[in-house]
Amino acid sequence: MLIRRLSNALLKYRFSKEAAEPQQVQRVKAPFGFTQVNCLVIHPIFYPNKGPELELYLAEEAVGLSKSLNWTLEKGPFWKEEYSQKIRISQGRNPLQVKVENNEDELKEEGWELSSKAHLRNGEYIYLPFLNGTYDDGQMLVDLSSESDDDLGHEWKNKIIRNSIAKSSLVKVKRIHSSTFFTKGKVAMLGEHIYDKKINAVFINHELTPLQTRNLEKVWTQYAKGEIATFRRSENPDDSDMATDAETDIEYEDAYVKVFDRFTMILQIFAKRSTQGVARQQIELSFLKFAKTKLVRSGSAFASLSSIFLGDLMMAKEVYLEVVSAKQRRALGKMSGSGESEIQIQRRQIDERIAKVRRQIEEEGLQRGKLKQKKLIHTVPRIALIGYTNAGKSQLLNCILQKEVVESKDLLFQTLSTTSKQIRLASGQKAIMLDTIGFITDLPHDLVESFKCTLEEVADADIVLHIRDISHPCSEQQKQVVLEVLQQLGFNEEFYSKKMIEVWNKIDLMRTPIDFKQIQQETYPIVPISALFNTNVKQLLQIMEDKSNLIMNKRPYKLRYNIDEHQQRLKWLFDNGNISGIKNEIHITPVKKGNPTEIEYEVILDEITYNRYIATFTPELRIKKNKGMPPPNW
Ligand SMILES: Nc1nc2c(ncn2[C@@H]2O[C@H](COP(=O)(O)OP(=O)(O)OP(=O)(O)O)[C@@H](O)[C@H]2O)c(=O)[nH]1
Ligand SMILES: [Mg+2]
Repeated sequence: MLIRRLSNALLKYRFSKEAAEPQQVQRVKAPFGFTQVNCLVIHPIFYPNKGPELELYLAEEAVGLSKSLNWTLEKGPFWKEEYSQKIRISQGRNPLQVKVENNEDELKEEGWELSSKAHLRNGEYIYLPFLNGTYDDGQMLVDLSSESDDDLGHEWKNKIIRNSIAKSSLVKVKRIHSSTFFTKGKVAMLGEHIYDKKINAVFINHELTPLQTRNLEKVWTQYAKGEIATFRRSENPDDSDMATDAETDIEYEDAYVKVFDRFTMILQIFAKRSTQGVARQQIELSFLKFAKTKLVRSGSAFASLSSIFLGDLMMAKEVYLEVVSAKQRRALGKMSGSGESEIQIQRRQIDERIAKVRRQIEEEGLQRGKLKQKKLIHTVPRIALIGYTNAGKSQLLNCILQKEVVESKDLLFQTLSTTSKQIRLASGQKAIMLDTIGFITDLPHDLVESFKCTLEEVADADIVLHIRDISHPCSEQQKQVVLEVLQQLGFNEEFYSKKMIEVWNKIDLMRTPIDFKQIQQETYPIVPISALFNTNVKQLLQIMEDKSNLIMNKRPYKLRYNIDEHQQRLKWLFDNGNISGIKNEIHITPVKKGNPTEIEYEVILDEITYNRYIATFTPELRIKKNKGMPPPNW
């Protein structure tokens, strides 16, 4: 059963790429004449740097950002043969084995390959979904001479590949060149690599000025088209197999290299992945503002702006359609203002759109304000999950709910808008849990705004769970990033010490034991868990409950009533969601024979719920309390 599910999941993964592409968006011819983005990641290292280990992890994170757009990753300029060797060996040692009971022909139709020496056991075949190689007595035999690491980009889960791509992408930068970021020699070296590997997107993990971006795009596009003949190529014009490629599968005239910096990359992820609500509008706003600066500063505005939205590079829904729709508008006869130049039309369109989005955001802000007023008086605790991207927030929510309600994936920025779900704490008390967008190092300033509104809900939460991937080597740095962003958003120390519970997630991956001394030192609770294996999650629910009871002023009440009303009252208490613990059930023996048995319960309630409970079941008690006076609105 498990195997079958696994194989189905793998099948799904394999074919999900085609299915995931939105159909309705008009496609523009993409660079190199195909829609696939072949991305080169470059992580520049400056002097003094942050230390080799941290720099490498930042590079891995950069690789992760490209991966979260489902781009194909290309080896960096400093790729070494030993990396390829390691990858092949690692694949050989850990072959991806899937045993399936499905119909063989069906599987073949779906593109699965039956290995030539498939191991036969109880009529089951072993299929090799991604790897080249054969099985012999259950052992994977890998042909070490073959180039099996071509498709690196899709093997994101393999840590060795991830790490190798990151290592090959580290580029030392002694000083930043004002117009091209890199020095002439580096630009040429990378240009050569771009030509060799047919790269059409370069992500430089740093902020670039619009001028630097434009110049790099220009010069690397020339390299990609083969217009700049490099030393090596002009020396050996015949022995390069690139020449055949040029004639066959690549239209070099169409070659276009797009350069992304950290800002545009994160913006691109946000634009592509966030689909709803204010978060999407905020992102659209950042996007439009950015598009406008491009437009103003660039002389050849239309070309450079449209290049941002090229085909798959920018499936940014309305943003995409609105901005590139100048020609469509003309076609529809909606062109106005004679004498308006292309750039003026673009600018006006962007301005109009900015005004519209701003209005929508304001309106929603007002709505939220009203809702907030309502939320101020609430009896169900609100718990927000925050933390660095990929820390396991969504996984924890799924684990508590015991089903997959939010997607949890090994991708950066998987969750982009706040989701709230109802959960039950340790005693059965209801609570609302909010899953939020992940944090990241050097979040571009403009995007902090988008964050602000998505995280507004955090400010209203009674408890904030800071989920940390404690197994991550840069866990401490990630924590600092979270704290800094919180500070930028206006959350102070008091907020931290009053509402915070720190959750050390992924303890199953820890190589060193947990430092319990550190746990005891802090002023807020620290709870080590594994959301994947459901370790210690129950205890976490208890700690959340204790803290929320304290914050929400809940206290124990003794309720005594006839046993025949038991079901009705208990149901009410559960339905109203605010009961936190029923203790000490005592059956009181009848005083006289024939009397109904009474029952006494200890429940922990907030005052509002207690008053409602009294009003529902014993209204006479309330009248007594008011001493027979009519209510104020009589
Ligand atoms: N080994 C291990 N993996 C975990 C654990 N918790 C989460 N993961 C994995 O970590 C990856 C990221 O988990 P998510 O829940 O998507 O992380 P997130 O914090 O919601 O990430 P964003 O939505 O991108 O901010 C997934 O592949 C999870 O399966 C854990 O306790 N142990
Ligand atoms: Mg998530």
